[in-house]
Amino acid sequence: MSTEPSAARAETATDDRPSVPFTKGHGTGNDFVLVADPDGNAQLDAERVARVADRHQGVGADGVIRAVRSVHLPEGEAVLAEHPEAEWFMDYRNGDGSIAEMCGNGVRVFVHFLVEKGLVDLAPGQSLTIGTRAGAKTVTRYEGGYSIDMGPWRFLEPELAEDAASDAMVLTAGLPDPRPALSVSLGNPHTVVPLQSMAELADLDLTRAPGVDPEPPHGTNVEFVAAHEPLIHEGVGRVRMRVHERGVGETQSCGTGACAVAVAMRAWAGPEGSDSWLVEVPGGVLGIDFVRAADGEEHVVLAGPAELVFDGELIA
Ligand SMILES: N[C@@H](CCC[C@H](N)C(=O)O)C(=O)O
Repeated sequence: MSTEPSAARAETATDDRPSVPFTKGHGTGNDFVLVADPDGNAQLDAERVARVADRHQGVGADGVIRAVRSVHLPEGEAVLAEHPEAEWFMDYRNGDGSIAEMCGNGVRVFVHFLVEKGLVDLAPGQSLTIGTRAGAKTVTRYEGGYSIDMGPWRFLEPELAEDAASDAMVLTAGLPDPRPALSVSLGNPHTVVPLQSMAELADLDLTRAPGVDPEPPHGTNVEFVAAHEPLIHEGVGRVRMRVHERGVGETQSCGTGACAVAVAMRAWAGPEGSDSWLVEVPGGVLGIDFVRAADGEEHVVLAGPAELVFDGELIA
């Protein structure tokens, strides 16, 4: 019989994988663990990501971002074929370890990380193109933040959304009745639900994923939005949102979600809608603009801050 105390015999979470330096950062409270992996050697699989992102037994984060040269992964090679300048790729995973196509706050924090770690030179006013699973994105640095050309948006169900009304119902989240919603893709899926008041927004229960019917095939991020009065002030639309993110839960902010909210609110507002929006999230404010791009299509531009808060080393 073993004489070791049972606590000493208990399985620990450590393994023999090499330790990995990391940086913690956030964009309007949407927080990430960032790892520089220029040559594509880091072992950051779904299980390790979920462990690192755990807020009780890990570092804690909404997502984990690996900064890898595009040549080292097939999705990066696909981006390089059309954008040879996209040297760096944002390999993004949600806190549960699942892969997401895109993360708007993540892109800003990722580029800030590349700049601060000396991996790229980017002065205010200059732009950098990076690779993501939703294609190449061009990011411009300004004093106090970064703006991202997110490219064109689209309705997830164009036929259903033709009259810009709704294409789904959202249930639960503490709401007394099912609410109509509109689903929008920014590379990743979003379902936007308009609410009647700021009080209704504040009272939501987002401790569990809201039910969406019909559920988009790969799941969805759900944004609840309430309008300021008046909605448009000096040409700018002003709303407040809360979000339940796919693969995470409620977060303090979601950049692609804020873009989806601007798309839906402008559609619902009709001719009175604006091409400029300020979206308040629990962790700050994001700016969204619709612009006609050189390719002749309408693009969404997301702007906001990015901060790095500490460095550490993953030992498990
Ligand atoms: N917070 C991000 C979005 C992250 C991905 C999302 N959870 C998904 O699964 O699509 C943002 O700022 O856009």
